[in-house]
Amino acid sequence: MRTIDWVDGAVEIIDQTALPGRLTVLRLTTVEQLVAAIQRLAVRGAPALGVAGALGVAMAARQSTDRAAAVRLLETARPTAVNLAWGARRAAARLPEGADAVLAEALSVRDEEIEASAAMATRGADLLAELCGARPRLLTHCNTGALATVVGGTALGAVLELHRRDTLGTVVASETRPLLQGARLTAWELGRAGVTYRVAVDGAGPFLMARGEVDGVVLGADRICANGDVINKIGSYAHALGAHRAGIPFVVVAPESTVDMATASGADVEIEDRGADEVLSVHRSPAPDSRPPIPSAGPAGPDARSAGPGAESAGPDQSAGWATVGAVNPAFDVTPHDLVTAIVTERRVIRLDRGERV
Ligand SMILES: CSC[C@@H](O)[C@@H](O)C(=O)COP(=O)(O)O
Repeated sequence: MRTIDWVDGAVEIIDQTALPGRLTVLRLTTVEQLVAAIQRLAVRGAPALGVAGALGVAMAARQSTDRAAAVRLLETARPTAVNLAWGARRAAARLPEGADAVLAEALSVRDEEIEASAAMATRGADLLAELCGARPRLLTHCNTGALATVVGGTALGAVLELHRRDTLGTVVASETRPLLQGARLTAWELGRAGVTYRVAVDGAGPFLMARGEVDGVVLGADRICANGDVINKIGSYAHALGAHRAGIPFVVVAPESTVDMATASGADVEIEDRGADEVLSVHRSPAPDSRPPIPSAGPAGPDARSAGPGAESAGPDQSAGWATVGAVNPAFDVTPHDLVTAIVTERRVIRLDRGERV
């Protein structure tokens, strides 16, 4: 099953807000529907966003709509993962040739993404085996599996390849507050693959490393800058600091489409801020099939207020005063290049620890 695909003239996605409770496919027939799905993270993860951007332009090319406006909407739906604008622009470059050419380009983006995932799994697994020893105990953050790509995955693809080789130790899936991509999505993927894993709160990662329970950190990227700085899900930087202190490898697996040579360093990247609500609540997972996905940002399931006035008894009718509670919610952070051991793409391994350049 593909996370995102072109099916009979529309874009179909697995609705990631409904997981792990329900596996639901959404059929999106307009650019506006696709943009809304991107913004509420029904489809997410940098490579999948690249495919979404390209397929969205293919959809616009076939409809009587303002195509330039549609491309702009798609490019800017989320600001941080470079793949989204990259995919939209790549398909948009074929607009003068007509809708069939645009669709062909978008399908190439999808197919190249599938091939890239397979190549990254092999290269990534080889490198992890070399750097982290036999049967490595790995920590990963956010979700970088099939759900973040089309099939396969980036960092999690490499972890799953080690599992297929029967050379994987164990996996710690870092929870990934506030939207729980690790606890909800990575755990779901690892469980389906039969991998032994443990979920840990984000703050536990560096301590588990210090305690000698992790042989290496492997995660993905939303953008890799020209100087090697890595932009990824908030919490990645803390894991990089922990890995550095513990003296274990910090490996980034991402496709070439995530490498952004036009951006000099992490300081130049717009970091998406997703607002206070996601931070000021704690998500409770729904029972399987218990309720339909909610249309707002973030995972489906009842949220409980966790801070501020009335939190101890909060419910929908207890919300007075919440407007005064502050929160800051950067969705991504910057791991400086000197904390990165290596970057693995479908074409190369860049050993930043040995002074190699992106
Ligand atoms: C292979 S996906 C790499 C990154 O896109 C992933 O780690 C991540 O940060 C995703 O963030 P998200 O906000 O869920 O789209």
